[in-house]
Amino acid sequence: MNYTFFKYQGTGNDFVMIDNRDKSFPKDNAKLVKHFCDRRFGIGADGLILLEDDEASDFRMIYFNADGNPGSMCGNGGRCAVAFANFLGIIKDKTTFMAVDGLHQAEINKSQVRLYMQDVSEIREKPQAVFLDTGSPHHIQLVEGLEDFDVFKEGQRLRYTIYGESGSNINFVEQQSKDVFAVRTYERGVEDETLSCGTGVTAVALAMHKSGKTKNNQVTVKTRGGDLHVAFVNGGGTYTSIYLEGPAEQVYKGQISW
Ligand SMILES: N[C@@H](CCC[C@H](N)C(=O)O)C(=O)O
Repeated sequence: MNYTFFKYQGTGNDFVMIDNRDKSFPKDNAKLVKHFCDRRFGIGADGLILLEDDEASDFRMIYFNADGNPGSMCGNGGRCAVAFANFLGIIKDKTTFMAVDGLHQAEINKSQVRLYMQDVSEIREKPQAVFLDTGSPHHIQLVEGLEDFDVFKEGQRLRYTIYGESGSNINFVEQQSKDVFAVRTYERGVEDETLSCGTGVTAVALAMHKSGKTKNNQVTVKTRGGDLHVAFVNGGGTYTSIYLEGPAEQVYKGQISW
């Protein structure tokens, strides 16, 4: 069987994107998803996204991690799915779409995509870290010397030791100014550092606000793949109107057989 795919990236977090409105993709074939994401034997990506029709919204995004398993919410993937829906002519400049954590609103202006995230009310502050769920689970830890930090080794250790079987994504953060933070993320399901993680960047912004590192409700987060912007409203202990904004671009189109 031949599959037509598109490759997208959002600040270097890259995805195989497939238009599955005809429902022809075998969603339960984890081996195939893993093969498509393989950087040596397949196409190569941090994850695979299917775009499908949805009864209640413009489209449905179905996300798989590079290991072939269904993932939790992917922020950069969501932004890329909006760019793909726009490319396919399904949406114009505004959309509401369905993802694994519920409905999301988004806006697209050229290659910039603003994605609204679910409200966050539970943020656990630990002695050395903060844990929260922005659609995906995130451990946030401040470090010194982020550039030289061993993200793979320490991320893998924390992912398996603290968070058990289900695990967590692990983010290491360094503050650069009052509202600018640099982050590097070890991603669960990719089991490696990625160049950017959208739900992680969102989690960093909320965690830094919650712990008093910034008083601003608009934060720039620098990843190895580029800058993302997060804004939110904070009232009564709940973060609402949270959005993640940055570039999402098509890289190329191809065909692969299986
Ligand atoms: N890269 C993603 C995060 C994807 C989810 C994650 N790997 C998981 O299932 O835990 C993002 O941009 O948010």
